[in-house]
Amino acid sequence: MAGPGPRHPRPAVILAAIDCADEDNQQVCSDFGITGFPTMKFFRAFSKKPEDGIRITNPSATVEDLRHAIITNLEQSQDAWPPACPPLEPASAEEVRTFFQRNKDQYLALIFEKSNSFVGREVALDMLQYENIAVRRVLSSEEELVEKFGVTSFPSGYLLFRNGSFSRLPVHIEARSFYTYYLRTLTGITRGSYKLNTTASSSNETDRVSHLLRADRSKLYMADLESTLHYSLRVEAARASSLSGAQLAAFKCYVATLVKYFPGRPCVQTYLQTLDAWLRNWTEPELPRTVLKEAMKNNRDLALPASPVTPCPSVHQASHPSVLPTNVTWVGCQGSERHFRGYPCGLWTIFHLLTVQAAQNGPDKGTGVPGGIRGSGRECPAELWLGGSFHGAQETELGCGVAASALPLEVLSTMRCYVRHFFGCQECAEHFEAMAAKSMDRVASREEAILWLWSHHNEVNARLAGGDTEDPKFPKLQWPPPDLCPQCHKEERGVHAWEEPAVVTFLKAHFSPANIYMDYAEPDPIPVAREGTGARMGTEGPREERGRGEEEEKETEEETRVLGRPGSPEPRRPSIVRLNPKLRERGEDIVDLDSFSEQHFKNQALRAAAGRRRRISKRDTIALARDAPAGRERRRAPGVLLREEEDVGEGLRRSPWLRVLGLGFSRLDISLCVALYFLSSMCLLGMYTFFRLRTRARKGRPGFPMA
Ligand SMILES: Cc1cc2nc3c(=O)[nH]c(=O)nc-3n(C[C@H](O)[C@H](O)[C@H](O)COP(=O)(O)OP(=O)(O)OC[C@H]3O[C@@H](n4cnc5c(N)ncnc54)[C@H](O)[C@@H]3O)c2cc1C
Repeated sequence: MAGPGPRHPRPAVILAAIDCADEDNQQVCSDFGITGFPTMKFFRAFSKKPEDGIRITNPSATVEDLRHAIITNLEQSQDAWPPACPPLEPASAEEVRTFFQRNKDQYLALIFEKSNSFVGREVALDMLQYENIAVRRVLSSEEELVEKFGVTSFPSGYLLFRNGSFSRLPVHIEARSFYTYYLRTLTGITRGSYKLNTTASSSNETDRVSHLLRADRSKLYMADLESTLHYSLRVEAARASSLSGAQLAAFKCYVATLVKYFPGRPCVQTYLQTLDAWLRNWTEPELPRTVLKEAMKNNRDLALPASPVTPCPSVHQASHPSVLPTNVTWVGCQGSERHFRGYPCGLWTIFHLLTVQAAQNGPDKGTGVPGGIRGSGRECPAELWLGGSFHGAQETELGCGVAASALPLEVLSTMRCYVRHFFGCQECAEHFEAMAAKSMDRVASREEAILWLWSHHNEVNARLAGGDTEDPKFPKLQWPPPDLCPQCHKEERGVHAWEEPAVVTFLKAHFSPANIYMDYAEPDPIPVAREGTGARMGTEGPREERGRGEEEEKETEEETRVLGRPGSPEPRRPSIVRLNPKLRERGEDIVDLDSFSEQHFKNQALRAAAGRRRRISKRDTIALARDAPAGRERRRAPGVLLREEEDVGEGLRRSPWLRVLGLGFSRLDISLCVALYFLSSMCLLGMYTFFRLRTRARKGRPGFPMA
């Protein structure tokens, strides 16, 4: 048995929990090599480096397994025995006999047990911080002691006193918690004070979300989608110190699929395209995290950059900055507490959206890609497969490398690879992989892919309903519920059944760009005039195929959405508002016309400098806003302004000859010209008639015959 030594009221093992899903902890989680959770690492006393950590358990371990794994590792410390840790090895008869001579403790508790039992060691650790008592385990094979104390059952506990007497621990059940409870209540047993040195603690920070954003569950929110993309690309996928092999291929595949089917705002599309092009250019077998993170930074310049690391020559010419917002705001995916919903909800939503977009716009539909953004035309997983980046048959078996003919699986395979290689919740990834392995390869069309994901998501909902991870404010349902889609439900012989064609129709409408709302989304980094709004971006498919009329109708719809619909949670505020601070506080949607036109006069001045000559009137100012750089303010102004502006704009647009003739004459100007012209003509005609009549009268007067 170890010598007496000073008593240390500090615990033998200190537990620290780090939330690796929290972006703020990304660096520390990466330093410790955490790629999924839960992960438990054990650091022996005197460990110096993150790499010294020993991974001690698997995700399915119970709390008891964890305790046992910790104790086993503690015992293996050998030379580096932690100073605060009590001896955990079994006591011998000699050690027990001399204990009170060598120690000042009032009590010695002996737990008699079999060699595979952890009870003695657990009680010893439980009592470590209590003064005046020591606990030792004695094995059933220690015959002398077993005989001396008359032990007949294992485990059983005995208490020895300084005067040499002893008694059996009077507990109801021979178990750890009963022993510990009894020993802690003995007279003279006090708990030593120990305070862990901590820096600012967030432990009393409430987990409750301070205010719930208003969201409509029949809508999708761009804030959720962009938050998910930011988190998945920059946090989750960038957790490993480097990407290589199948993991790198899965990442490339994910980005390539997003480029093809994610109906993002122009700046996000540019971001994804830039990243995709950069990744295609990356031919090294390994991609270090630091390099990737650098490449994934936003670039707000309009001129498209190559990555700071490697030039990216084949990037499409873009007129938008390359920006994926970095803030995380959950709207439709917001939970009632911080640990509910959020990212996993966003990830499901993204992949549902991608399966629907692939079915609507995929290459086998011959319609190109959404949002007018054209992808490489190559199928992602197949391309990676053919490019030899995948690890051959192994990845094919796992479903990540699908053959070129397997287009229906394009998005599902991408999702399977993403979840398998990156999704932080390891248990979720295992469940999803099991579902995919069972039936994913039977999906025969892109429409079936939509249904496969929908039905398997419902399978997950059913499994999780009523469990710990369910947000009580957002119970898990078989989705879509009847109030969202009545026609999706039917009864067959008294049993509920899905009306699948109606489900497909519903999913196509729900996961469509037209159903994406901009509420709470970060404003566009650089306001862009006509095409700079997000919600509608992806609706078109090949944009040029649409009629102008349809486009105009859509534009009005989109403007309404960007402005905020009536009853929409938070309409965008106009950026030029009255200076009255009260109104500003309340965020009223009132535009100060003076500042508004002042803003546009500035634009006009710029325009004049650019050589366009135009007479400026207040009405013209409003009309100019259509293509002025301040177009964003225009879009945010309330409907009445927009209508006036649009009417005037329409007038000019529909009468090109007016523009040719007038170069800025207003309708009033033109009308006055016509009226003056008409009046002067009438005047001339009157004068002409007058003189003509007078001449005739003179000629026709009868002469008097001369006699
Ligand atoms: C691939 C994957 C596997 C997961 N596995 C597990 C697991 O094994 N254990 C675990 O505890 N958690 C798992 N999760 C997390 C879990 O499924 C939920 O995402 C999380 O609990 C948040 O739930 P939620 O209420 O926000 O709704 P979610 O289930 O995340 O759904 C998000 C949104 O999608 C819509 N939706 C719901 N059902 C469907 C459907 N069938 N089809 C289309 N749209 C639908 C709804 O609008 C809903 O708000 C997994 C997540 C993912 C992405």
